[in-house]
Amino acid sequence: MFSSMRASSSAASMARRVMVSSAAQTQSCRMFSASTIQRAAASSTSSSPSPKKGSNWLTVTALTALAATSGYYLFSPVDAKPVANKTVAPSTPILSPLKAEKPSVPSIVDADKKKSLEKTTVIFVLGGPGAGKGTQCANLVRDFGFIHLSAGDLLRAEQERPGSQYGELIKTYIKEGKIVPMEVTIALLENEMLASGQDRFLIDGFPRKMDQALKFEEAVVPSKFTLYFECPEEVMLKRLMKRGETSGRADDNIESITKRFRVFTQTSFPVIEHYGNLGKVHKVSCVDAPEVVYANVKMIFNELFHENK
Ligand SMILES: Nc1ncnc2c1ncn2[C@@H]1O[C@H](COP(=O)(O)OP(=O)(O)O)[C@@H](O)[C@H]1O
Ligand SMILES: O=c1ccn([C@@H]2O[C@H](COP(=O)(O)OP(=O)(O)O)[C@@H](O)[C@H]2O)c(=O)[nH]1
Repeated sequence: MFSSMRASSSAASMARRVMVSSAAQTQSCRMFSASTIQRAAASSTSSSPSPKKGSNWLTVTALTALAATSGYYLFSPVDAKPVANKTVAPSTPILSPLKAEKPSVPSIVDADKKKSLEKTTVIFVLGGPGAGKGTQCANLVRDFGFIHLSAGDLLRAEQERPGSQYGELIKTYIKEGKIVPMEVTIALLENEMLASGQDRFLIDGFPRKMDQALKFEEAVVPSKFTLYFECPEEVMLKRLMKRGETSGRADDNIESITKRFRVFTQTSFPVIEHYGNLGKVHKVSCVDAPEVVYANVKMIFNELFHENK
């Protein structure tokens, strides 16, 4: 069941989110490893026959599955052979690195990666578009020393990165309010976690879909709990329209917002329900002023982390 906290008054002044997460600025590199792709295939083809480990078929299936979800082919078009409106995978498909020009994240094997994230605390910060997730994360960074990783910020940074193979794909998905294929988002998040060398993360705006939640917890690290910011649509709409006056975001307009609300209700809310059923959700109402909301958030964190800030 959700646990909720009651409002208490606080006069703490509230800083608007001005901080761009270190994550979004960091230039790091990662290739999708064959195992990542195989895991992706395994998860996206659950009704298919069980894959044989290490088979080339699996890699090709993974690429095809990813391409089918995204509408894009992620392997080099030079290597691909278009046949009657389909693309046949090359025998050795190559995924484009997310950040080709500056490989600052060492390529390490999955076991080492898992080990290095073993003691990591991950808190998912979820809520509808414009609920105030980023605003409250900035407070938690200041008071509790978390690293704030906004999945949306990371995707927008990747979209802008010159030479990104995923730029156009991300742009289309964001404008349409759709959820970018999880392999891209998980790779970006994992890169930033490893590159930061830190062990406390607020993952804001992710997971937005059940398969993302399961995959992240299996492949990266289980979450400690979910902080859920509850907010009625009409309040979020007002905030987003206001934010749209200055944000420059391609999705802060009424058409995209309407689509994002639908995706949140139909696809993302079930993730919150899932964690709620596991007793892993702290729900906070986001309707009041930012400092009132934060007073409630802070109570939760003080209790859980035994720190009185
Ligand atoms: N409690 C609040 N009351 C009024 N406005 C808020 C509140 N929290 C955030 N905002 C404003 O609403 C907009 C959306 O907040 P933001 O933190 O960007 O939301 P999200 O990260 O959930 O999309 C921003 O312009 C922000 O300044
Ligand atoms: O894990 C994620 C997070 C974000 N997005 C995309 O990025 C957009 C903006 O997300 P963000 O969290 O930045 O903004 P919010 O909608 O919460 O204000 C979403 O609508 C999605 O299109 C995504 O595909 N996967």
